[in-house]
Amino acid sequence: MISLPVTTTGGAIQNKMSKNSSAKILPPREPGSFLVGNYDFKPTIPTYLELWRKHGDLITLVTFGQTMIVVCGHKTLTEVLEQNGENTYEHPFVFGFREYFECSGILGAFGQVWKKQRKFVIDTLRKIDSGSANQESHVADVVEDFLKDVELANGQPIEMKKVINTNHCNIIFSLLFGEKFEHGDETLSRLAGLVEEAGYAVSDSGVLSFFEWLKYLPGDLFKAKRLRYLVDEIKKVVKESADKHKEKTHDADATDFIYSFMQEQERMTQAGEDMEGFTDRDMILFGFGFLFGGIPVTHALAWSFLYLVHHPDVVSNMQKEIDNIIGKNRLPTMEDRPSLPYCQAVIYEVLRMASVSSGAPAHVLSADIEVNGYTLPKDAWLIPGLSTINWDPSIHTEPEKFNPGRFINDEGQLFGYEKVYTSFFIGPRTCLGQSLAMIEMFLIITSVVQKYDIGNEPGNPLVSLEGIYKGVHIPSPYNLCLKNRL
Ligand code: HEM
Repeated sequence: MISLPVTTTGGAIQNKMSKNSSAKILPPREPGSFLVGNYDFKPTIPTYLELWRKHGDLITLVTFGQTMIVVCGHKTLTEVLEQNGENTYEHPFVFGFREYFECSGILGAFGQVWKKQRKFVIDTLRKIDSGSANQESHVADVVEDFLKDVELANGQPIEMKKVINTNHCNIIFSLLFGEKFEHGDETLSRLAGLVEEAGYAVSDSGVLSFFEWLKYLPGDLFKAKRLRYLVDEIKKVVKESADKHKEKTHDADATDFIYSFMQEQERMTQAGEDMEGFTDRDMILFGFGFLFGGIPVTHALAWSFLYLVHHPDVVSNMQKEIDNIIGKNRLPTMEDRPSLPYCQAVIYEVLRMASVSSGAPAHVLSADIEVNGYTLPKDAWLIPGLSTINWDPSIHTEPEKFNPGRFINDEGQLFGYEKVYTSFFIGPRTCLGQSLAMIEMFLIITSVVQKYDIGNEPGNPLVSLEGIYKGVHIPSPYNLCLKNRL
């Protein structure tokens, strides 16, 4: 989930109702203004909760003629996105996906191209995880760089988002190309900055998905030109690396994504298959889609450290658990994960509270579907209210309280966390980076907490936990002082 070109703020595509539309009952309608309908709808956690309380699981919004159905609650979201997945997996075919994602790179792909690319990613991830250079090993290499960054700051204020973004970008790069950038590489920090800014610019340019002509206005109020520049620069870095990668002699057992992509191209050519979705152009868009798709985990990590500095008691519980199970002489690994239930509970609690994917992109209905006695009509957009699951008081008592203990039972075991995974979406379009995100969060957070006490920057008040919405839900920037405790 991601801040994609379809934000949930409005639309210009006509809702084509089929012939017997008079018989259809739409879900309750949230009143909007005469001219723009519900254009002022913002996909924030409080907005979803308010609409949900007022109208129930399904709510109709209409903006500039486009019907949009907000879907809330675990049961109804599952019914719409999973049980009816074949009719609800597509994104609307709007400007941003065509212009910047060029209808490829999984995230921005449609129809058969998406199906083929998604299958390729799933198969490749399986291949990567069955070898020694598995996802964990890519993350673990970069965790060392992360710790180096913290060490270099020597207890002085450190800009957390920058460290997180740069190292995350290196993990993605490493999975794509089989090797990471050296610590401190300038291309890497530039690339991380471009990706971060592109994420924000996509959110700012959401309105272009409905009124494409706005891009011709003088100036750059809707960030179309800036986004064009950022996207082109990111693709340039990916292309340069892919070109170098093609020249390289690969080990027989190499499993990185770009090499696997090249192997798939070769297989398709030999089999005389249609190369749609697997051309050299798609290879670049694929790298771009991965860099872009991974953005939510940078925000989830930024939320994690912000929650930790707000809750020193939680940090000290985590340190006790880590000291007991791992000690101080080696870094945590994924094998330690089952023995660290409290640390895991903290990660689930951050994912739940922060609900990063609160503004997950709209989907579009490819056929009428019947849900809860209503008809959700073909061509209507679906606005997935994923955060309503995380904030549902019938699932999580006192959802507004940060309480990792809610996921630990009387025997000290982890429980009741499963529904938090819906933050990674539900149904056929579920996040392809879910396992990577969980590895990244676990290894980075536990390695930092094992070694450092987490303090606020002296002289500054703690940054609020309210956050801001830029397509995804993100914390405001903040600095921390991390003091070595070993
Ligand atoms: C906390 C971290 C993350 C969250 C909450 C998250 C959430 C999501 C959500 C909600 C979607 C569905 C978007 C849609 O409807 O189109 C999605 C898709 C996707 N995510 Fe993630 N994501 C996370 C991390 C990552 C990471 C680390 C990657 C690594 C590359 C990644 C790659 C992708 C890709 C490629 C898709 C597109 C899947 C498709 O279109 O079939 N995500 N993610």
